[in-house]
Amino acid sequence: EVSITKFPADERKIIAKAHDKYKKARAGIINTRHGQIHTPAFMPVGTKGTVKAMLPESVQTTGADIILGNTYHLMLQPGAKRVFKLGGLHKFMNWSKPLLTDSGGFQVMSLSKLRKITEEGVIFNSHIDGSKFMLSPESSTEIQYLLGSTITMAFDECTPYPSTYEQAKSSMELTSRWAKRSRKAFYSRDGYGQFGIIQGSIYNDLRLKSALDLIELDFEGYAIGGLAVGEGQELMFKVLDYAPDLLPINKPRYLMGVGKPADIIGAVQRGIDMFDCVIPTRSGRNGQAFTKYGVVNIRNSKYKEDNTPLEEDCLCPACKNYTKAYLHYLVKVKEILGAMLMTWHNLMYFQKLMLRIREYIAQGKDFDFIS
Ligand SMILES: CNc1nc2cc(C(N)=O)ccc2[nH]1
Ligand SMILES: [Zn+2]
Repeated sequence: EVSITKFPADERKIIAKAHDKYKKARAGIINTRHGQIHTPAFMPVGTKGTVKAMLPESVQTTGADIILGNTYHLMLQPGAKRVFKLGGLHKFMNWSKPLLTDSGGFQVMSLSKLRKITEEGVIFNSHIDGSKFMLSPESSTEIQYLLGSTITMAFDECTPYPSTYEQAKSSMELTSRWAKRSRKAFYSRDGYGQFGIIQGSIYNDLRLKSALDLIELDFEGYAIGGLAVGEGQELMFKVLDYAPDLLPINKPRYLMGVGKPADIIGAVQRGIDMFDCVIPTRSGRNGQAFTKYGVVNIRNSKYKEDNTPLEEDCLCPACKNYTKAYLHYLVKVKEILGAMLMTWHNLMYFQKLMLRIREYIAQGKDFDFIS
């Protein structure tokens, strides 16, 4: 049973005391076969069975309870059947905590070549060697089973932005039909779960219809898809002002692909529990460090003789043992250690942000200023 257990009633009263802008924010625990997930939670992205430039034990020290794996990449290489034969993704990558795998739908549309969307599923050629594959609700669900993921995502179509009402309507209806087939193909086991993904773009009646269709399938959790696809923060928040409320209050709500600290804070205030984003890892490798002083572009020449840490009170190895001058140098000369240290710091920063948000919610305190 993947369930979200709320704080005891009396603590919930504290949350109720928080300023009404925060009354939708909630902190809880998702119980799974591979351990607990403290929410609101940030999931580092481990696309090809690794959080890039990090050892799994290092990811664990940052405080992450769960990481994300990408079905599209893993099905192409090394292949789901091979990972299954080798004991599953947990064993393969030496990560024993919860794993969420996406359905592959989003990435097949953004990465593969020559794709054809049919009622059956998506036929595409691998971006690696051009070989032909099909992703469908059934094959995506089976692949995620073979990977051994703790939380399986339903196979959906991420409606592009902008879309007309008609385009969004037919895309959402396809996602609903695919959700039904994904749910039927899911092999449910104690402590494992499958999340449905609602679509409907920026149209509230379509979002409502999508939610109703998926609630009927009684998923263990629900994701809000079709956002962070170029609509901008204002429009995303406009959808989030109502969409989370369409979903069951006692089940996890996951906002896919989000986001920067300010996006996460705004989404938590609107009732979101789970996040995934490549920003801390990808931008870290690219020389951007998130700090309480704002984003530091470490490649900037002003750091070349800066003998101070990124953040004096951060406990990550980059801040404890090194200076901005050294990080500046490593990133400039493209040393692998530069990617490692910048990634480690950013993941620590994002997990600290989530920890502070969880604490503020539990104490019924406003948490607007954190970023
Ligand atoms: C980075 N933005 C983003 N939006 C997403 C939407 C989906 C979706 N399935 O609608 C999946 C991954 C996503 N990543
Ligand atoms: Zn640090």
